Amino acid sequence: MKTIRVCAAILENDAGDIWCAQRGYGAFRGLYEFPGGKLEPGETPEQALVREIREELGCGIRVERFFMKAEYDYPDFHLDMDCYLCRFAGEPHLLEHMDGRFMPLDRIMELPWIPADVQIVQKLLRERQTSAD
Ligand SMILES: Nc1nc2c([nH]c(=O)n2[C@H]2C[C@H](O)[C@@H](COP(=O)(O)OP(=O)(O)OP(=O)(O)O)O2)c(=O)[nH]1
Repeated sequence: MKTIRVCAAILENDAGDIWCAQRGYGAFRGLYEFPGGKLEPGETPEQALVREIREELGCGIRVERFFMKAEYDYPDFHLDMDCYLCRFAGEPHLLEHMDGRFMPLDRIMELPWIPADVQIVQKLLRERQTSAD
């Protein structure tokens, strides 16, 4: 099965809320995701992220740190997605998504996420719980 390399930005604000983006097209239309996309040849995940967020949200980002690799077997491909904690540098605009907003972390599980992203939301929740203990 072919592997698709993707990068994704977990965008946090000062309150610790998380940017949730609803896909506007394709097989996962209507489901929530972390903004990002496929790596182009020769790109690092960080470079791809900056390019993708500029295309999708029309603004810059600061990539703060690597968070996790999410892997998932879809029927037609294997997903290999590097996820980074990031901050917006500028105002996001919904150029491709149907919806996009900051939500408190403890409420984002209520949204319908792309299947591969559930593990990311769960790890965010676990880490936030650990740092609160
Ligand atoms: N961007 C993004 N893609 C995700 C996430 N979770 C997940 O399974 N995917 C999958 C959906 C897509 O099959 C693939 C990324 O494709 P994409 O459509 O966002 O990438 P792209 O903009 O480079 O692609 P394209 O539409 O130009 O072909 O990864 C996620 O949180 N963010």
